[in-house]
Amino acid sequence: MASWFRNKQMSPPGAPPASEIFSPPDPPASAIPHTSEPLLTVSGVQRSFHVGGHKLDVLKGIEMELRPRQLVMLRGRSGSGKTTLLNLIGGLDQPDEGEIWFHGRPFHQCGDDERTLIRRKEIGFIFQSFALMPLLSAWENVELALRMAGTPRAQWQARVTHCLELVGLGKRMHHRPFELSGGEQQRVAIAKAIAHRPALILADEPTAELDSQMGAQIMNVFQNIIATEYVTICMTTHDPTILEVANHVYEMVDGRFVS
Ligand SMILES: Nc1ncnc2c1ncn2[C@@H]1O[C@H](COP(=O)(O)OP(=O)(O)OP(=O)(O)O)[C@@H](O)[C@H]1O
Repeated sequence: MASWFRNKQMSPPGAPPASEIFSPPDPPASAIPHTSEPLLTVSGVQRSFHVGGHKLDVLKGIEMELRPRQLVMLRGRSGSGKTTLLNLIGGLDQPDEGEIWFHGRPFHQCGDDERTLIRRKEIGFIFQSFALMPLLSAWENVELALRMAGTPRAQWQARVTHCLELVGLGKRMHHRPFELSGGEQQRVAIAKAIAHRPALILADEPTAELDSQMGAQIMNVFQNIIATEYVTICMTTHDPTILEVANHVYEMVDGRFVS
């Protein structure tokens, strides 16, 4: 995983002080109305790594936009820079150059604490390998996400049940991961990612471990949660068969978008 970031000293006009930048949204992020304003804007982003005394330029001037309730896919060959970009969008890493604005706030300027806060409150992550706690049931895995996000305990029961029903696991809530198929485990991971009502879901190759039928089912679940939970989903993929359900596909070649 990419390293943590340096705190830059850029101050765009009208930017609020850092202490105000990432206070929890009110109303909740999922209640943000469907507008044409971008949820996230990436502008002139560059990222390099130093490996064995050499500088490896991975992202070479990325421009992109995520709008509310969109399903956006990043496509490209292995090593083209998709995961590096996803890490920047999710605040796990910081660009060397360029800006990333999330909800109109300068993500690229925030310190560790602010970015941790925004990730906990407003972003959900889904990984290729599901990343579930093996000894916990589906229900307990989703509950853990709410606990970590600081959601009041009184809301857990209803929200966990709702999220698991939404992904089609109403009858398997008390199964543990090893008692579920790969597609079902990925549904638990989706329920976990949406539980705290994030505005943005980032998914790195969410269908890579699944056969094509299960992959298609996961894309149906994504479309369903965009419609009902008002989230934006940005995902990476190698799979050409699922591209048609995207609102927009960014094709990455050698650290640049070609479409
Ligand atoms: N922290 C790091 N340090 C050094 N090199 C890195 C680091 N992170 C990524 N890279 C390099 O950057 C390049 C792009 O990697 P990245 O994981 O973003 O590609 P990708 O398009 O997601 O590939 P894949 O589809 O295989 O996951 C690769 O050459 C990788 O080795």
